[in-house]
Amino acid sequence: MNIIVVGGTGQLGQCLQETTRSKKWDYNFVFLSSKDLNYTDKDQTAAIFKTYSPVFCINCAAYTAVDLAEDEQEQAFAINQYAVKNLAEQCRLYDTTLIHISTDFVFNGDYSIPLTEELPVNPVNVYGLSKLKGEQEIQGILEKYYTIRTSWLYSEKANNFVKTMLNLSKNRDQLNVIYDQVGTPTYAIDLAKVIIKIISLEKPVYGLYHYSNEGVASWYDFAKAVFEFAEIDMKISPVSSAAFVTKAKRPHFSVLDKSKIKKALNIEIPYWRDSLNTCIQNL
Ligand SMILES: NC(=O)C1=CN([C@@H]2O[C@H](COP(=O)(O)OP(=O)(O)OC[C@H]3O[C@@H](n4cnc5c(N)ncnc54)[C@H](OP(=O)(O)O)[C@@H]3O)[C@@H](O)[C@H]2O)C=CC1
Ligand SMILES: Cc1cn([C@H]2C[C@H](O)[C@@H](COP(=O)(O)OP(=O)(O)O[C@H]3O[C@@H](C)C(=O)[C@@H](O)[C@H]3O)O2)c(=O)[nH]c1=O
Repeated sequence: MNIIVVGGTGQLGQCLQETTRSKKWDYNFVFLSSKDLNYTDKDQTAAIFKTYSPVFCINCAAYTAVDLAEDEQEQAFAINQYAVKNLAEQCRLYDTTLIHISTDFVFNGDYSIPLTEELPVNPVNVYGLSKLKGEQEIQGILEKYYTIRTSWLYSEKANNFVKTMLNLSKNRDQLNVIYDQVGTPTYAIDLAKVIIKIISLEKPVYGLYHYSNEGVASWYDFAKAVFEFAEIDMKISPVSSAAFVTKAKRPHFSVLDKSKIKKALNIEIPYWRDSLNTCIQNL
């Protein structure tokens, strides 16, 4: 029984590799880099499904460069929408369950209560819109799918906000960080464990879910905690989104409500500061 992991060498893909390594599985995990499978290519995608006839396809691949996406719209949609459609079509053909990852950036940030799966979406940037289109392709093609919206992923692997902060601190003695964008950081290892929980379920609970760590933070709070746990003396100044201009607009509020996934999987979710501390101690 094969499980293919598309984007298997990205941040979440590497965290899944680490999480699955410690145990013997009835499944054979196949971690595919973008060189093994460029899933924008229909023929390549079909060939991979023909080779493995997977029981699960875990899609950790995406176009994730939020600012660059504003200039590279075609590429963002090719990867986050049309390639996802390719995957979903192959999943339907092979009766494969698709586990797909989406983002808090499908919301516009205008709500001020934790966001449930039922709330209307309205992305404010190209990345968010392309990810939303990907979600909708899946919903239109498949019944056996899990789409997990998550937020502010970080880990010991690849590039992320935690690593950016630590790298910047090597050459700077002061950083400006936005305080008026509020969400929840998510340790990618915690998300990988949730994906493992899903593939281990005896009875499937398909559908759309929200998952992040527990609690609420601004990027400023997140940065402060990074330096606190890393024991680095760094001056961080809180700035508004208006003062820290980026190419892509980002939602002011994207705290996800996790009630549905907690109930469906019967899980407790770690508090974001506890997981961040674990990650920093591992770096
Ligand atoms: N990072 C974050 O903060 C958040 C991420 N998400 C979502 O979580 C998921 C995982 O993100 P994360 O691990 O951080 O992302 P990364 O950017 O670390 O990894 C993305 C992976 O996708 C691969 N990829 C890109 N294009 C293709 C392609 N055409 N064919 C095959 N593989 C491709 C990349 O391969 P290569 O490097 O070789 O190009 C890379 O390995 C994504 O769906 C993302 O949208 C959701 C919320 C927050
Ligand atoms: C580097 C830096 C960023 N920021 C701000 C900009 C931005 O609003 C916020 C985060 O910046 P980044 O570019 O690191 O992260 P960003 O790419 O916006 O992160 C997003 O990635 C995509 C893939 C998602 O799906 C989202 O959930 C979210 O994690 O921090 C500062 O305020 N100061 C800084 O020095």
